[in-house]
Amino acid sequence: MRILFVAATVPEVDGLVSKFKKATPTGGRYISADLQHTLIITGVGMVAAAFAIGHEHAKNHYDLAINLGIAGSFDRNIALGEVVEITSDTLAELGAQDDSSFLTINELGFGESVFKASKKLADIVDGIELRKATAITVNTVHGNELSIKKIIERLNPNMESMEGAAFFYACHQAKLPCIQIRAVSNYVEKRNRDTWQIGLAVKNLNTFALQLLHRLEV
Ligand SMILES: O=C(O)c1cccc(C(=O)CC[C@H]2O[C@@H](n3cnc4c(=O)[nH]cnc43)[C@H](O)[C@@H]2O)c1
Repeated sequence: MRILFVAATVPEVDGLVSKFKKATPTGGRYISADLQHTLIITGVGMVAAAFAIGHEHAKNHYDLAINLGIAGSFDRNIALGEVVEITSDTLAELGAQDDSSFLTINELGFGESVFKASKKLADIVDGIELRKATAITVNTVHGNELSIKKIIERLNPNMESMEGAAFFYACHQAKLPCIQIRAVSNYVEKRNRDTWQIGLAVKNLNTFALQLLHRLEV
C-alpha cells in the first residue's frame, strides 16, 4: 500500500521525518527508505494544504492519504496530548452572515462544507484504537470567549485545525482514500499560549505515526 502522509509543518511530524529522506534539497517532500511512502509538508492553512495535495496527486498515485497534525480541542473530556481520529470535518467559515445568523454554503446553494474521512483507521491496521472526534477547520484560530460560545452553539465540534477539512476535500476530489489523525496541543479558549502542550501532542502523534508505519511494513 502506497501512503501519502500530509502535515502542515515539519515540527509536527519530526519523528516521522527522521525515518524519511528529503526528495529534493529544497521543498517539503520526503520519501520513505523503501520508496513506498511520501510525506509532504504543505504549510499552514487550507489553501496551502489543498494546493499541495492536488499538486502531489497530479504526479503520483497513492492508495491512502493520512493527515497528521496537532489541533485544539473544544472538548475538555479529551486530554491534552491525546491522539484522535477525525471522522468528520467542517469548513466552518464558508458561508454568509445574515445579520446575526450564519448561512452555510449548502444553504446558499453553492456546495458542501462538511467532509468525512473515507476510510477508518480500523480498516488499515488492527489493534490501534483511537477516540473518534468531529472537527472544524478555520482560517482564524478561535481565541475569544464570545466567538467560541457561538461556534459551539452552531456546530458543537470536538476539535479545531487549520487544514483538516481542506485535506478531506482535496482527497475526495482526487478520489484518494483518506483518514485524519490529530493530537490535542491545546484547548480552544481565550488565547493563552502558556497552557499549550505542543511538545506532548507532537510526541504522542509521532509515536502513533511510527507505530502505524511499522505495522504497515511488517
Ligand atoms: O500561535 C498560535 O496562535 C498558533 C495557532 C495555531 C497553530 C499554531 C501552531 O504552531 C501549529 C500549526 C498547526 O496547529 C494546528 N492547530 C493547533 N492548535 C490549533 C487550534 O487551537 N486551532 C486551530 N488549529 C490549531 C493547525 O492545524 C496548524 O496547522 C500556533
